Order: sequence, then structure tokens, then C-alpha cells
Amino acid sequence: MSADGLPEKFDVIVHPAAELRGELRAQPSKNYTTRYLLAAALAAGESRVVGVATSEDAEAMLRCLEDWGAGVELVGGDAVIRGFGSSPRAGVTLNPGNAGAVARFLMGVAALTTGTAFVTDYPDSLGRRPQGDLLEALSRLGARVQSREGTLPVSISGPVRGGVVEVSAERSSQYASALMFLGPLLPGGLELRLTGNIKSHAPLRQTLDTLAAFGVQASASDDLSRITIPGGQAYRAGRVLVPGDYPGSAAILAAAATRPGELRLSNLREHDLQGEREALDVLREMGADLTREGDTVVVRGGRPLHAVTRDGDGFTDAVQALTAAAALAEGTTTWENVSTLRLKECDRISDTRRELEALGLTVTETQDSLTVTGTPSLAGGVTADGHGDHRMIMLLTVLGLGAQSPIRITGAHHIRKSYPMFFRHLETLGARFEYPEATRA
Ligand SMILES: O=C(O)C1=C[C@@H](OP(=O)(O)O)[C@@H](O)[C@H](O)C1
Ligand SMILES: C=C(OP(=O)(O)O)C(=O)O
Repeated sequence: MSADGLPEKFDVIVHPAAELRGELRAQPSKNYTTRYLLAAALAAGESRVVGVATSEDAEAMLRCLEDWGAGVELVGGDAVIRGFGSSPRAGVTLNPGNAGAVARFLMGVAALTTGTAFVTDYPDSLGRRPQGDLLEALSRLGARVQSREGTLPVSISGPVRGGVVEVSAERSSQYASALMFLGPLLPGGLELRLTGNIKSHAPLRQTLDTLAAFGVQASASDDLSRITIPGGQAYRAGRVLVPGDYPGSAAILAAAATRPGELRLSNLREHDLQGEREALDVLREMGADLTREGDTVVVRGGRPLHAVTRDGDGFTDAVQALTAAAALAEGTTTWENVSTLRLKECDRISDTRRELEALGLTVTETQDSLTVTGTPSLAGGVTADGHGDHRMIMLLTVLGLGAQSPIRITGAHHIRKSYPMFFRHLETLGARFEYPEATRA
């Protein structure tokens, strides 16, 4: 049994919910947890990361940092980290599980070592995601790099020199974030030139924010195409507080908006750099009754929703949650500029199209967009593939709550990648789930 009290591997049967009503506290942010833990390890001395996420991705980061020589102690809901500063242990093999951001951030920092290997036990998910843009930048800086055609397993050996380096930000922002974590510890610093059509600006700003929280100087042009990180700096140990998680909360908000009832979701600070904060505006534009009282978001659900057309790149990790709202809305919704969704835990464009078509919906895709024609009366009554992807599982769960007959989602335990208490949280609002033995690994 895991902390959520659910079996190691399970499918979930989602029963339609007549209403969702109650109060929840948003879980800790995944993207701030990974960043704060890494920055804490890069600081010599002891840091306290208050209220860390307990997801598999957070565990993956903690495991890798420990393997690299950091001291890790979990005290209540906090992580107390004794950092290795600029000297992670050499000759270690790290396994970041299925966590893309963790893998990439650590690959950047691996250039400080005289050799680190990266493997994954998710060959069909993280093992297929591209690492080549980051590896090329590292080798241009002087690292010796080996990979299986730009994918894991990977090995990286430093040292590297600092200076000007180009890195593509077209497929993922995580490559540039990785170099941003590395830059201050190189004697010569880094002058990053982000090339291509830059995607996911919001996580890049979260990385800048994290550097500042640990006393590291960095500056960036408004469009983030140039990021300057002076060298010879040290991360300063300290105490940081993890904010609430917008991407996971977007799924709870989508569920609450599409069912009758009332939800009060606290711990979502208004001025936050997580791009998925925009999910609130999107739901409002769709017609949801959604208001804010300080850090608490209040949704009075069950209003008819209507379609929207939006650039989805700003809220990349909330696109699946909002697709569920779109599938239960009147009209045809399009998310534009979302090509990076194809490079996540699954292909979140084609795999979403396939699952929604199996539910009887009309869906079209282009290389960089997804279009869904919704229906306020979704039949349900099918088994859907969770594609081993927490965000797909969130999407399908919201649909199951709003359908006329139950939906079974295979491999629902993968929810734990980012939101282990997802089903438990929805249960406190009145949702009903069954957790039969998994029929997908
Ligand atoms: O920097 C980060 O923590 C993340 C950046 C985003 O990825 P991309 O930059 O690949 O879009 C996001 O989807 C991911 O969940 C976390
Ligand atoms: C894509 C995601 O994470 P990562 O890239 O860190 O695996 C996500 O959280 O939706």
C-alpha cells in the first residue's frame, strides 16, 4: 500500500458524479518542488524546503540528489537538504524515473562531474523523449556526451567551460532551465541564446525565480531569448516555501466547473509564475462561475460551458484538464501552439484524439493544435487507456465524472507521477471510484 492507501498498480472506474461539493487545499507545486530541491542541493550547507510535493517526480529528485551525495531528511512535510554545493559525486548512475524536468535539470548539472550516467525504468515514456538539444549544448561547452541517438540512457562528463552557448527552446524549455542551474557554478558563467520558437516561457521564469530565491544573480531579455548568468557564484542555503500546484489543481477546477455543486480550493496564490494559473481565465471564458477570495478559488459548478480558441503554450500542463472541460462544453474548442504536447509522457495530441474519439467525440489534430467538439451529454461506458500519463488520467477522470455511465481508466496508478492524492481529493468532494487490479503496466 502507498500513502494514498491504494494498491501498487490499479485501474480506476470513475462513476458519474451528481455533484461535487467541499473544500480542498491545493497540493504543493511539482515544478517548484523539483527546482527548490535541486537548488538546495547545489547550496553548501543546510536548506529547508517547506511543504514539498510527495509525488513520484519529487521522490525521483530526492533519490538522485542523495545518490549524488546530498543529505536528505524528511521532517513533517518538509525536506531538509544538506547540499553538495558545486561538487556532486562523480561516477554515479542516476535514475530519474519518468520525470522529464528532473532528468533534464540533472543532466545540465552533471557537467560539473567527471562522469554521471542516466537511465530510466520508463523506456516507453521518458526513454523516448528527446534529450539531443541539451546534449548538443553541453558538448559545445566541452562536455563528453554519449546517448542512444539523443535519448536515454545518457552519460555526461565534465568539465565544461562557460561562455556563450545556443540551446534550442523549441521542443522543451527544460534544456535551457538545465543550463541555467549549471551556469552560476561555472567560473565563466553562461550567456544563453535560446533559439527556435521558444516554448514554455513560464517554467523558464520559475527557474529565474528559483535562482533568485537561492541568492544567484541572473538576467534575461523580455522575450527570454538571452539569459545571462555570471559565473563564480554560489547557491545560498536557506528556507523556501513551496506554493500550491496550478497544473494539478486545474483538473480539480475543471471537474468542479463541469458538475453541479461548490468547491473552495485554497493555497493557490494569485501572483504566481506557474503558467497554468491561466486555466482559471480559460474556464471563466468558457462560462464557469469562478471567483477568487485571496488564495482561495471558488467554483460554483454546473453552468453550461461553451467552446474557446486559445494559444495553449502558456498553460501546457493544464491543456489536458481543460480539454476535459471542452469535451463537456457546447461548440468546438481549439488549443493552438501546443506541439510540445507530443513530447510529454505520451503524445498528448494524438493519444487524446484517439481516447476522445473512442468516447464518441469529434476531434481533429494538426502538428501543433488540437480541436475538440464537445457535448454536454457524454455517454461514457467505455474503457479508456491512461497512456501511463498522469495528465491523460486527469482528463479521463473529469470526463468520467461528467459522463452518463462509468469510464474505466487503465493504469491509473500513474497519477502518482504528479498528484498521488488526486482520486482521494475528489472523493472528499463526493466523487466515487473503484480501484480494480491494473490491466496496464
Ligand atoms: O520546467 C519544468 O518544470 C516543466 C516544464 C514544462 O515542460 P516543457 O518545457 O518541455 O514544455 C512542463 O510541461 C513540465 O511539466 C515541467
Ligand atoms: C510533462 C510533465 O512533466 P515532465 O516534463 O517533468 O516529465 C507534466 O508534469 O505534465
